[in-house]
Amino acid sequence: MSIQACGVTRSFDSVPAVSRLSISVPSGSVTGLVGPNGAGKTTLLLMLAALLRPDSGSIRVAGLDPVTQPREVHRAVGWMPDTFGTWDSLTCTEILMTFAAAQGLDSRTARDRADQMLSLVYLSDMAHTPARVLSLGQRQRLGLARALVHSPQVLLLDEPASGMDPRSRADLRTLLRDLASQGTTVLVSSHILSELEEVVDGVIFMAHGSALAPSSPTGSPRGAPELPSEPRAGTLATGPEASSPQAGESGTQGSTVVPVPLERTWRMRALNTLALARWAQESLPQARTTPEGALRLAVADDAAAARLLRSALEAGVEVVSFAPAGGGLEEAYLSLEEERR
Ligand SMILES: Nc1ncnc2c1ncn2[C@@H]1O[C@H](COP(=O)(O)OP(=O)(O)OP(=O)(O)O)[C@@H](O)[C@H]1O
Repeated sequence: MSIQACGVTRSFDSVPAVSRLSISVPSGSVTGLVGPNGAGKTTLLLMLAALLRPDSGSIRVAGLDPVTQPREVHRAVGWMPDTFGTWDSLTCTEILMTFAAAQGLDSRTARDRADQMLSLVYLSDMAHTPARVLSLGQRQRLGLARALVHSPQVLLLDEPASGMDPRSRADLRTLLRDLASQGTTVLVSSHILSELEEVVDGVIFMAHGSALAPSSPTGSPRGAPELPSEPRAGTLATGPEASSPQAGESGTQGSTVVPVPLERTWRMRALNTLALARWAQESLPQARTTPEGALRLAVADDAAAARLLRSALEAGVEVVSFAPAGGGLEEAYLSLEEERR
């Protein structure tokens, strides 16, 4: 596990921001951190990044203790805050080189990394522009470049897409998947659930300073069938040592919450809705039919989708579309909120 927190608590004066939180996040994955305003997400990320001390509990990030090894944690972690404060008179290159030098990179390597990172976030043409000129979205992209300049093992992102345009958001999603496939552990807090859904392997829900988990895989519509599938590479699961509490329960020192695997929801439409319904009844007795006569299915991975499509076609169903539906994460979040009221 790349990130582990056990019974972590942090209060501000008498207000608890994070309360006896226990989570475990595996290496080489993208995990979403989701919860309402004030749930404690930023406070948790700051503690993981060794920028805020917990009052109690223990944390390990890439095997390091942020309390006793803050310097080492800063080198292992890339941190992107929701608003990136920079030195406005410095140019983008100078800012990145300054951070790279602070991470121990020599000046030549720092210059190379600065150039690479600016290219990665499409800011090369602003390399020599002072930061004060940057727009909000460009500033966010520079913040991402800053977080990555020292090739961290763990990347912590707090609302990274806010302020970014659609193209930059799509680039960010691709980048996060690439980093995870190269072994980087990514923990990303976001309120933009539709976009988060497209990039994460699993999700940790937070409320009132604790981690919690819904009782079913995230994105799985209620009553949807458990479809046969091969385990997807990188798919997260609840380990035997780590129990996921049911909806409404808080994570406590005794129960470590792991990311809930994200099951993509797919929507199938056919020329003949009756034929589609008949096939679903025979092959997928619990499938949910939408009011328009389409089917909404929990599909674990592309291979499962291909199997379903083949099965439908072989049964003579004239499928006109079969694609990820989205909205499952938001549905899970809202139902979790509903249950907690
Ligand atoms: N420096 C601080 N001083 C006092 N209270 C704080 C401080 N930082 C956070 N808090 C409080 O701690 C709680 C958790 O805040 P936090 O910013 O971690 O939540 P969040 O989940 O990140 O919220 P959001 O989604 O709105 O960003 C809130 O009640 C907040 O008011």
